[in-house]
Amino acid sequence: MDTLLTPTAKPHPMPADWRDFFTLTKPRVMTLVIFTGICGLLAAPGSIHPVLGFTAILAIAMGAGGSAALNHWWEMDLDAGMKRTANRPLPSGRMLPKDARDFGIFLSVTSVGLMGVAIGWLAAISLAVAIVYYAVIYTMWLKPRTPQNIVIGGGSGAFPPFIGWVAVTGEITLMPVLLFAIIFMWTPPHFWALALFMKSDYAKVGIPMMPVVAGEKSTRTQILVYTVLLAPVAIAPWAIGATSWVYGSVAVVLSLLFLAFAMPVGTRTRADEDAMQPEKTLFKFSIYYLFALFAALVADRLLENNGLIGGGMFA
Ligand code: HEM
Ligand SMILES: CC(C)=CCC/C(C)=C/CC/C(C)=C/COP(=O)(O)OP(=O)(O)O
Repeated sequence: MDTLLTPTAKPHPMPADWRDFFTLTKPRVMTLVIFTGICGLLAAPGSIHPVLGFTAILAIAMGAGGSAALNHWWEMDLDAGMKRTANRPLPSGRMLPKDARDFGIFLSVTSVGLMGVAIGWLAAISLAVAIVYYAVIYTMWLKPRTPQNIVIGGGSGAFPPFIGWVAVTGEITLMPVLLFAIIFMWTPPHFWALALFMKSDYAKVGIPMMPVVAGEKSTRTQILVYTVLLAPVAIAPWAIGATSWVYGSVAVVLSLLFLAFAMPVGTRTRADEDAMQPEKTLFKFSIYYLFALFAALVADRLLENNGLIGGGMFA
């Protein structure tokens, strides 16, 4: 806080408090990031001491929060130009940019150190890659340059269940890669649904999001394509015998529902921004979908562990 009083700093009428630092970590988005991380950890074969399990999740949360803070720092000027983001701690002037940057670096570095020392260096390296992927590759490099930003950049958010799994097993096998692939394929329909009804915001600040650059029709078609591609990936853990029919049937039902919600979005050519109910519904559903799918994975594991259902590959 004292930095606000240095002679070079501009006066700030509303100094940052802990709530602003918390906001930097994008807590609402991070609930799902942390949830999928916990699910990766709980669904993995073998066990981890609860204290170590908690530490691994704490490290994932710190890393995700730290990279989100760096995203706030880097995008301060962009955020100032969009209605959705203009009141964030930096564009609103409640926080000094360097405080956000230092907070982001501190959380990121500490998270990797904690993961390495407490859990293992494979999980720590994976976490470091996820942080660099979000803060540098996606935020600084891809996002301002290409409409494929979130297709490639989606890899950053796909890491948490992978890291959770690797924290338990200490090795990279097919299942954590599949969990990564599920979120990777899920990200385009998740984000482009929102980008359609936020198109004018992105256009205003010159971010080349798909609906701005390729147009609505192409974005809608691509939402459908990724939703169709997501289905076999989501069902794959059951198809390869790594889970039982419990996860399998939930995955099939959720995939059909996702398709049902994507269909009205994918098949219309364009709509005014104030008539985007199907897009808003799809965006909301995408979030419930991922919560439910990963919850089913854990439920499946717990049922198998307790001998209530016949085993998958790792039972
Ligand atoms: C490059 C990939 C992604 C992009 C560009 C993206 C973009 C967004 C944006 C712009 C919002 C609106 C947030 C706001 O207004 O503050 C949002 C909401 C959300 N995203 Fe994503 N997202 C991505 C990946 C993910 C991932 C990987 C997850 C979790 C696994 C996730 C979970 C959520 C959740 C839970 C919300 C709702 C937050 C709320 O309730 O306000 N997103 N996303
Ligand atoms: C463990 C670890 C490091 C996880 C990565 C965290 C993560 C969920 C990355 C996904 C990217 C994300 C939340 C993008 C939001 O888009 P944006 O940043 O473009 O959104 P904005 O316009 O709201 O700033």
